[in-house]
Amino acid sequence: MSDKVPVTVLTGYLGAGKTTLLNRILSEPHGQKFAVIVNEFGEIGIDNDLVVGADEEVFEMNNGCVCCTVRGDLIRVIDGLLRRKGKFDAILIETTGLADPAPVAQTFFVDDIVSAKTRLDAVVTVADAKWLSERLKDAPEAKNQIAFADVVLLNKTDLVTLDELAEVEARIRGLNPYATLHRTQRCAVPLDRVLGRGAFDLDRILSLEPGFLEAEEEHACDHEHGEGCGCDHDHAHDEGCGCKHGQGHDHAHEHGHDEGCGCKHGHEHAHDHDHDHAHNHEHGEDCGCGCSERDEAGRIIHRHGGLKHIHDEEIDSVALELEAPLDPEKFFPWIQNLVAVDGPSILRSKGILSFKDDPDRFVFQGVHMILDGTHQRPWNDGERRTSRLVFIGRKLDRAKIESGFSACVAA
Ligand SMILES: Nc1nc2c(ncn2[C@@H]2O[C@H](COP(=O)(O)OP(=O)(O)OP(=O)(O)O)[C@@H](O)[C@H]2O)c(=O)[nH]1
Repeated sequence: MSDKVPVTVLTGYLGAGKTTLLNRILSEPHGQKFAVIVNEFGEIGIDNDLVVGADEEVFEMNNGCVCCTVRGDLIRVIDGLLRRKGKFDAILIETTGLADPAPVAQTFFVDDIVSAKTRLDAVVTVADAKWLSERLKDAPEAKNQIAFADVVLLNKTDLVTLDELAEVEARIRGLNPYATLHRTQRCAVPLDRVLGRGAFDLDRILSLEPGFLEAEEEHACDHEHGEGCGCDHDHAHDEGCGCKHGQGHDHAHEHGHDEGCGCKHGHEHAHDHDHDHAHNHEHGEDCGCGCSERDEAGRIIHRHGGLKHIHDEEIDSVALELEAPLDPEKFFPWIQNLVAVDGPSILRSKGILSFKDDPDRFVFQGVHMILDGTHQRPWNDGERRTSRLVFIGRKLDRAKIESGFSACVAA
């Protein structure tokens, strides 16, 4: 056991403070070397650029949700890391705010190579004291993240009253009485409360998810893809999968499967051997995986490989990039107005911005209508100076956001 590499999964809903915690872990003088895997929702990676740490290697996985479409990628990244064992002491995985931690955790038990060399130390869930109660009403992922936690950081205590804090803590306790809970601001917590916990409790998880240890069956790839997938792996494709979405095969595909499935539903249509879906559904339709059971809100309950799993299929993202420098006098009033008006549907916004005549990269962050921003560091010589902005939410008006952002270009 002891020579297995410990893995800590950092989860929590959009904007709760996962990157803040990751940066805190990386910045403290712990004497350890971490390999960091960051998975985010949205077409362009922002989080990767927000992770501090000179020495750490950060592996970015932006092609889908780590709990679903990119789990095969996760296995591949970890496998690659393990081959270079000795260069790091532990692995940290930051999941997207929309990930269900169960399939991520399951990877450390059911994948042979990964389970032989790593051990899941703890699932650490960051909870946003201000917004969690709301999200528990409408976001199935938020609930699972709490239920699955070994450690909960009830973060952003500065944004709520003591009564509100007590209420949200009671909700967390209602969902998970077992996790250790710490109230935090900016995720300030002694590191030994989140690392080296040996806290992941398989028995408890099996009582929550009886199918947790069930590996998925060999798939027969019975979708209608005519051509071969081109990989030389001996999975049970009687005809090759031909899909562009290699993330679901649980094999080290070398072929050019580098884009996610393109849909932003994150639903569970690609669990390893379970990718017998057509992947060509329109947004809003079900994923064609054959799962038809629905919860009380009408969402599809996916059951693959023993795990039950629900995703909020209405969540979408808009990613924008502009080459021309921005005018701060235009950008800030625009964004403030946008989140004031559309804040309830914009769950999360973040970006790295290039302002005219400003030598620094500006990092912009929003959670609903709460905005934050800092000068991060000077733009490096030769670095591409563009402004990237991502919005994640429900029923986003892409055209309106796009034209508003374009109008922020400096004269
Ligand atoms: N007021 C307040 N803001 C916080 C606290 N912790 C984090 N934030 C801010 O909340 C915003 C989101 O923090 P992140 O750490 O990026 O959240 P995240 O969970 O990584 O976000 P996603 O990866 O997009 O889901 C940032 O603007 C942070 O500075 C806190 O304790 N109090």
